Amino acid sequence: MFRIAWRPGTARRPKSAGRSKGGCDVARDITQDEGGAAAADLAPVVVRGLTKRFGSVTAVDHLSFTLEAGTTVALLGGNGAGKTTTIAMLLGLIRPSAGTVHVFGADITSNRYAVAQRMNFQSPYVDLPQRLTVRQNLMVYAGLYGIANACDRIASVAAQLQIDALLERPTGKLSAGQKTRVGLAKALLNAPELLLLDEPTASLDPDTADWVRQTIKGYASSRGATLLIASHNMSEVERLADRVILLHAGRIVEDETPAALIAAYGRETLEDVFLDVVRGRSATDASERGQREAS
Ligand SMILES: Nc1ncnc2c1ncn2[C@@H]1O[C@H](COP(=O)(O)OP(=O)(O)OP(=O)(O)O)[C@@H](O)[C@H]1O
Repeated sequence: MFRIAWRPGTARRPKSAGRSKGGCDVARDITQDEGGAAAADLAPVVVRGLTKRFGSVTAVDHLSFTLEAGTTVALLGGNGAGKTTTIAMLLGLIRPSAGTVHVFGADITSNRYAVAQRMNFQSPYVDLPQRLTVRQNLMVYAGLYGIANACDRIASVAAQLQIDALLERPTGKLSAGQKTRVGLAKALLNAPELLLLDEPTASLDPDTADWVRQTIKGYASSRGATLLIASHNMSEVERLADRVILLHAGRIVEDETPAALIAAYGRETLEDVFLDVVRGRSATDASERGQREAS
């Protein structure tokens, strides 16, 4: 993990946006995305040969995968496997050493601004300005995204993430779990078609984490959004993900549905599969070992 800062890029106001009225903009339905029609039949994310080297460390090593529209994919791996580096390259925050990332058909390295408003992300490693209140932070991001009806939209995501009571508090004074929910509110502000989540339930108590998972799932299905979720929580992944990409030392070692992985490794849970992978056992080794243990 490492700290990253992100700006969506253009604060360009769409032609369809309304005028300012008493500090709040007139409503515009931001789910009616403009500019997406031509790229509608393209997969939201196409990654080919993606590699990132930091000096002698190869953090990400020739990754190739595609995220199909409307799917939720989990990016798993042990500490230092390359998850955050991969997400940062998908967002166009760091330049790949080699390979390409196309998001809605745009090369993210050279043309991020073309698609920045159709995507968003949340990460516990990205701090919002600490002295601004939650509302001020959300207003800043609403401006960066060119959201016309900022006040209404903030009210809507605040209700969705149950952070209404936090809106006037300085962001730096919130608890870790409260910051996680505020970060998620920021991530949903522009109703993104592509949402990248780095440990979305980090620091949350089990009850709140469960509720946040439901919120994420509900958002994905109602918006038809494509999600990539990096997580260490295997039950979360089993619950949310249609597909799992498992990284080990920067490389993809598995790319399958959770059920297929559990079957291939002869295990009962994804957590057991995860342990096999980080301990360097192949599906065959793990399955044979499982059979020996059972007999
Ligand atoms: N800016 C950097 N400079 C040097 N090395 C880096 C940098 N960022 C990441 N790395 C290294 O790249 C590798 C992958 O790191 P990354 O943060 O992507 O892993 P991760 O899978 O997100 O890990 P975790 O689960 O611990 O968050 C690690 O070996 C890390 O030390």
